Amino acid sequence: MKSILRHFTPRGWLATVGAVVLIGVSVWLELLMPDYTKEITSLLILPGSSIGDLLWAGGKMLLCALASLLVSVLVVAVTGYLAADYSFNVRAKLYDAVESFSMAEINRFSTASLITRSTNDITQVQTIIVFGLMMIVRAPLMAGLAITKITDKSAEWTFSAAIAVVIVIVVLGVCFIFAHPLFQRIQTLTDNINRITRENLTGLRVVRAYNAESYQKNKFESANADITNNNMKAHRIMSIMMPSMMLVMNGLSLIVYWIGAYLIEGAPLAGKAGLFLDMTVFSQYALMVIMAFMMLNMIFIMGPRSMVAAKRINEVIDTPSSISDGKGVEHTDTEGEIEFRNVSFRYPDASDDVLKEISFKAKKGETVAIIGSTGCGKSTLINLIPRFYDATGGEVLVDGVNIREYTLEQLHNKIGYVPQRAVLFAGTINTNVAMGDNGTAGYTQEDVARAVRIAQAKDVVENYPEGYEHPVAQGGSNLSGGQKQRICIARAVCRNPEILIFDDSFSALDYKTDRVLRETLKKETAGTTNIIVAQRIGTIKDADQIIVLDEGRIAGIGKHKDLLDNCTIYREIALSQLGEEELKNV
Ligand SMILES: Nc1ncnc2c1ncn2[C@@H]1O[C@H](COP(=O)(O)OP(=O)(O)OP(=O)(O)O)[C@@H](O)[C@H]1O
Repeated sequence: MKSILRHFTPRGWLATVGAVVLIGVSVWLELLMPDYTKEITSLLILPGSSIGDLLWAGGKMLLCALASLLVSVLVVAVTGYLAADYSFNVRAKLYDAVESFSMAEINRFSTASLITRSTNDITQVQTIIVFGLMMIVRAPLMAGLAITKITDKSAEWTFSAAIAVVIVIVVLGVCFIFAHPLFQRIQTLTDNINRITRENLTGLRVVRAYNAESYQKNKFESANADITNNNMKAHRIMSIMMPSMMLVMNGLSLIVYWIGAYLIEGAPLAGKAGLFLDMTVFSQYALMVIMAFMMLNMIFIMGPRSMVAAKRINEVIDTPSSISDGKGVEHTDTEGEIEFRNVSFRYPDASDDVLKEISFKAKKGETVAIIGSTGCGKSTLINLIPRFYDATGGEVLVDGVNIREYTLEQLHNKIGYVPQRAVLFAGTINTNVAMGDNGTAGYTQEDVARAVRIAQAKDVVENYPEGYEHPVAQGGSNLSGGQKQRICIARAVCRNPEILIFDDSFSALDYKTDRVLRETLKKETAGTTNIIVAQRIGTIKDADQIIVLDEGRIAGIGKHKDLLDNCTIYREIALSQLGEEELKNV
């Protein structure tokens, strides 16, 4: 419960107080009804009452019923407001938490689970707020007040009502014990089905091209069957509840009347009418007590699932990012300088370091290229510069200062990063290039045009009638691979950063564009330090320093010609791409 209440805003608390008061009024009004029934019945069976008395009593009962209806409507409105306020608040907190996460936390939770937690789980908790509050306040209040109304009646009646309550509690307890673990599993199974659906949709082309539909379908069907079986088992258990409650309710009525019959039969004539009235009122109040427990039944059905959902939401909100802001750096003596000092890195839960004792320095305006076989750690190395992950050993310095000392905003303002897989957002060319901010006054149309020109994307933009306002679909799906890559490069250049990082970002470009782009970059962003991960020797051969990575270690560092002479791995890579003759000429 605490896991839900902690996200209530002051407005939410006010609504809660309002709802509790209204629920109290509604219960009080409902509990008046049996008294009115008693009054009307006594007017009917006792001699000397007029039709006016009957109408007056009936009118009061009708008014009470109408007031109860009005209050019930208000209760629903207030709890609805409360639930909406809770969702708004929690959704914002979840969004902020996920935004602050480093890649380690994103990988730990998985994207599919984060989406389920931000949508489905919130809806679960929202439901329990609306119904739960009503039930939690109403049920004990109604049960408590109704019990006070019946305890002064016959001991036999009270005893039979008490037994009925015990039966109800036992049935509810047994159902809860068996159903709770099943409800707990539902959320994990929902994550699973979301993950498979998501994977299938994003990889649709591969699935079709490889005739893997049945393989994917089997995976989906197995996940679907899992969640369905789990739900069916849970609901089978819960299905026992309602009939059991009805049986107890009807059985109790029967017993109350049966005991009543005996009591009335043995009572003196003058007391028979009073006993009959007591019996009608008692049976109504006793049923209210059972009804109150039936309401609790609802909480037993929805509660466990919502509690699991609330826990999963809090898990995300309470997870601190493993990457935290530094205290900030006022001034640096240099600009655009990157240094790795004996850096090593191990992914969370991995058994071995991916990077080992990496040391190099890139000075302002230099181009440092990183090459090596697949999986040797190139992307991991450059991911340490913007602090997507923190080095687990050694230190990374930018402009002579350990990157952990900068605030993340300061650090990112110095960097323009182009990822390995082009990432574009729904919007226009303009919104994709002039994205975010770099700590200056913002980007002008000239900045965007210059970046697009340097990234060799001018012809792409000019081909569209809307130019820079050309719409970009989600994920850039209406652009070719090379076009997307160039827009991503333009986005990094537009920041006018001290350091540009290219993670194999030229691979989708043809050789000519690759060459022209690098030349233009060199000319137009002369003071910018470039870190380039690449597979092609042609892309990196002019770099000031080339770092050859092998299984996470530096196998060679130097210029193209030196490495050809001194580094076997580099020579092998170069030979595999260019051949002996070509190599002599480069
Ligand atoms: N999130 C992760 N968790 C655990 N291990 C990872 C993670 N990402 C990458 N690795 C492992 O780290 C190693 C280096 O990966 P990295 O992506 O840096 O290689 P790379 O040299 O850039 O490869 P490529 O040229 O194919 O892009 C690989 O063995 C990979 O399996």
